Amino acid sequence: MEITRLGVRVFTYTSFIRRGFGHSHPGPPNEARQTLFEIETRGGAKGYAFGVPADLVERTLKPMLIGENALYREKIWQKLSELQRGNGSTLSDAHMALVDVALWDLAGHAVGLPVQKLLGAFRDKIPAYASTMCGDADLKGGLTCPEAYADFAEQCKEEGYTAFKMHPWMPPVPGAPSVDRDIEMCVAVRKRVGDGMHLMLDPYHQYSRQEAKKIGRAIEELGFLWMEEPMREASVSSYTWLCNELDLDICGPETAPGQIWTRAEWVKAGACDILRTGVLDVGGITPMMKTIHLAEAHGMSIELHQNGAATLQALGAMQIPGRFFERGLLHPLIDYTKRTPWLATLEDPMDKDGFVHVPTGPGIGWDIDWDFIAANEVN
Ligand SMILES: O=C(NO)[C@@H](O)[C@H](O)[C@@H](O)C(=O)[O-]
Ligand SMILES: [Mg+2]
Repeated sequence: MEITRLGVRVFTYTSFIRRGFGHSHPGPPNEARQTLFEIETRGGAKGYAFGVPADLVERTLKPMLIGENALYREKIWQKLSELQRGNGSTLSDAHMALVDVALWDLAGHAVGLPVQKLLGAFRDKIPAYASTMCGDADLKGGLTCPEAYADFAEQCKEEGYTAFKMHPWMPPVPGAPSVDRDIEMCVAVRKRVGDGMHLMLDPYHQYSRQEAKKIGRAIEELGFLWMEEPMREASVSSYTWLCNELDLDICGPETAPGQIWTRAEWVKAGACDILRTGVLDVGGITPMMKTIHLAEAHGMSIELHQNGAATLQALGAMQIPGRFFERGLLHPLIDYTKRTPWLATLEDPMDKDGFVHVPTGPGIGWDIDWDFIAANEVN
């Protein structure tokens, strides 16, 4: 299974999302670009991933990967991990992750099995939670006030979601951040959906210890399941302090650099009650499984960051400690089902009971729309 070719195809699509200050927001239709990364072996086996920058393939990945055995994912992950030292700005955790995802996809296609089965399957469906986009300033029909969040939570409950996670208002929205407004939103949502829906909060990420504690105490009383990233995740001692101050579970780290090693330090420091990991955050499925097993060995829950078929494959290969699939990001004005036009079928359809099913196709399980890619390919 010697890797003989790496390819990347760049194509355009219409996006209805804009990125600002690290968060996704509804935006006017705009032309966006996506890439399809391909790894091919001498025997013709192929694996894919979306989002690898074209120049990275030429500059870094070809010298690294050509000639390697595509089945040696652990060796390749170790090699890329070593290469990151001194190249972090050009070989990000996400870039590493996409190489690993393509290698898992290739392995699955080679044997005609979904990655879940290669990892060792446990379950075929996972409860989803609705993960909202951040709040809006004055967007008509948007998440502009606590009642708007309550309306959206009610809508999601009617769609079958059993859990709802809020990203409230973040700068530069006027008046954000606001501890009191965040709490007002949580009160309004709990009042609207009642006690039958799990609620979680993922607020402004630079609150002080006291601000985070004030919010934590308030949502403890509202029976929230966890709070995520209320302070800078570089301050591990602040998270240890917060975990000791609250009964509410603190879930993290999400964005802190350092992949599996940072997560081991957070567990050791008692800086989280629920560990957090993610395919793009820790460099791929290969290292993500290491964090899942770390949590399991400590009797801890772990929640996987972000949506996507690769995340679903890993969730299908674990019982505890991962409870939910983060379906989103959602917004009242965004049709979530239209966000990946390069896939012929949605990668994470949810059933009426709020479960998302692990894709059963080979590899990651994408149903790639080759005609769409060909019709929108650019040089
Ligand atoms: O916090 C998160 N998920 O829990 C992130 O997904 C953020 O929402 C961020 O990426 C975003 O808003 O796009
Ligand atoms: Mg988060």
